[in-house]
Amino acid sequence: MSGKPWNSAEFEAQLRSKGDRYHIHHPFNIQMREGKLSKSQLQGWVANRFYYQVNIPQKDAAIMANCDDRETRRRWIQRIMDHDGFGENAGGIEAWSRLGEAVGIDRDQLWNQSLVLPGVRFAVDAYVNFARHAPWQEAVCSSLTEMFAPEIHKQRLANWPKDYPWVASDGLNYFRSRISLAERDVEHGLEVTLKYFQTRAQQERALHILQFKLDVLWSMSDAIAAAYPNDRKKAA
Ligand SMILES: O=C(O)c1cc(C(=O)O)c2c(n1)C(=O)C(=O)c1cc(C(=O)O)[nH]c1-2
Repeated sequence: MSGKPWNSAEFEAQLRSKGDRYHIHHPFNIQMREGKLSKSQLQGWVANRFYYQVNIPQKDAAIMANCDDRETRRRWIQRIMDHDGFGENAGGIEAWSRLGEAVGIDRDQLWNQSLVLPGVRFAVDAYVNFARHAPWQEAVCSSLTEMFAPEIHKQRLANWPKDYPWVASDGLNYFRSRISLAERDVEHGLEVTLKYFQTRAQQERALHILQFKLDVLWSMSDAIAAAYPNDRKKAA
């Protein structure tokens, strides 16, 4: 496949247009947004997403390990600290585990990953493996689903207090913290991607990589939706 390369603005627009395949449009997320999930469904989602959270810093460490550019590593390392925490900052994984407590999951059960579904494990592992084996710039490109994440975090912050009032408000701190961090991450991820993928064929490869990552997230939602059917009692 060939053709004229897209200029930077066109290429970025092509990447952003992939947002219509984001898991924000997955039926499970639509139910979540509409306040239709039962407590056990919400718990199932939180427990399974935890596996994604704990793997993100390993994914980022894999990118660092493959990256021969010191300037990139100096910025990328911040992502690992965001999730693992440093000093007084407990970090994103801990914040997610507080969300687990807020939805009523036993801490041991969350941390021992006994609730993680095979399909979720398979999808997340595929993402980490991609980062281990692909050129680091391709792995950076695969993180760009974060372009679409602030919107999904904002949805949860807007809707959960009214739809799921039984979830303690400090459980939502993870979502609060991620909005600005995701925006910062995307700025860097786009910088790398727009520079690295130059020819039209390379740019189209970038779109395929982004689609792979969208599929990772979609598959996680598929697995969770199948394992946790709606068991919410209908209002009389
Ligand atoms: O809640 C979400 O829907 C969602 C999605 C994504 C994403 O789009 O990959 C991330 C996150 N959250 C997130 O919290 C996060 O830290 C994160 C890191 C990355 C990444 O690929 O490096 N994606 C995401």
